[in-house]
Amino acid sequence: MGQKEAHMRTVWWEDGVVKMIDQRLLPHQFEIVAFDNEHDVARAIREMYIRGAPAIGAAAGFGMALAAQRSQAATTEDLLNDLRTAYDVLYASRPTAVNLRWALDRMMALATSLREQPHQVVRDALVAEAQRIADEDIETNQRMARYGAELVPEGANILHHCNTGGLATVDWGTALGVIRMAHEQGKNIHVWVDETRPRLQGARLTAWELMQWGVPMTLIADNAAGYLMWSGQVDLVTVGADRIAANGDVANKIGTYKLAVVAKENNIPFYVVAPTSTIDLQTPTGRDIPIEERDPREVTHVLGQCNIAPEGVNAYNPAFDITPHELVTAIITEYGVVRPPYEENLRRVVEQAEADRKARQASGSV
Ligand SMILES: CSC[C@@H](O)[C@@H](O)C(=O)COP(=O)(O)O
Repeated sequence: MGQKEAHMRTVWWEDGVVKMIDQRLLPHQFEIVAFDNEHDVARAIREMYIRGAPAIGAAAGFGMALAAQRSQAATTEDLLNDLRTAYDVLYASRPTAVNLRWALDRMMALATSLREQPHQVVRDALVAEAQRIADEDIETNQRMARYGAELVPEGANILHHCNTGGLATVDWGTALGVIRMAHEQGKNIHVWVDETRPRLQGARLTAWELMQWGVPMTLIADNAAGYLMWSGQVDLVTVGADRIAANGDVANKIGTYKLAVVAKENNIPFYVVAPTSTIDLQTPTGRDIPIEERDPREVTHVLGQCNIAPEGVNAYNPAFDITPHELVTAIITEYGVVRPPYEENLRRVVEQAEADRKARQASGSV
């Protein structure tokens, strides 16, 4: 079985195609797939070859770059029309992770700002922008990790849900990135890894990554988490996010809400680690976040293979839930640790991120 080399990315651009690790096959098979058009990238996101909010965003950026590269348009106006179509195709791939829309908007805004330029200039600029989104993701994760690691006490037992590692991002990770940083800083930590039914991102991906990084860990059934918190075996909970509403409500992998309730009941800090690209100021509360509903077969069949339920059973499979902001101790971003009142403090970090990006653009470093 292959390994994700130390500096290998989850998704990248190579010789005019997008390459990614096929996460459906991990941990038993390690395969790289390549796509040369935006339709296949949209399918890869929908079918979860690639998953995790920041990784989905980066893949969508590359999907737009592919669309720009493939377009037969002879004018910039026609190219913009092709890009609008590609935007819609990619946008429809998965509904909850807002990093998808964030990356698509960023690509489209750049293309529109260059509408007076020759079409070849726009094509090249989009490839460069997609690459920048990917590069920045790693830097962002490492900044979050440094802030987050300060909140991890020596000897901590950390409960983690889903996969938020290098595989859920371009590299390094969000919540798991904090854990990795704390471990690399020499802290003696241990991670309880939720298996994360039904797609088993914890058992398949998080366990695989932590073992490669040498972080002490123990895999548990999701249902064991409450008992571990009640019996004093958890010092903090860290999770990622797929979308954070303007009021601080958090959409994350199904099961996150239950963890937050039990953490509160047991006075355990509950930290969400997410970049500012996951904060959606256009969505007022968690009730306004679209929750993806996936194939019930993911519940009735383990990894699409072994049927564990009676034939014909009715099943329901929401992929995410909402954790109300009152249950969140803090949100760790690349601009520091955000605490309540979230409405005001989240706006501040998003505005700061936007101002920094514009300053980089103006100074020509973008
Ligand atoms: C950086 S990861 C944050 C979230 O994207 C992660 O916890 C998660 O819910 C991923 O869901 P997935 O359905 O695997 O894409």
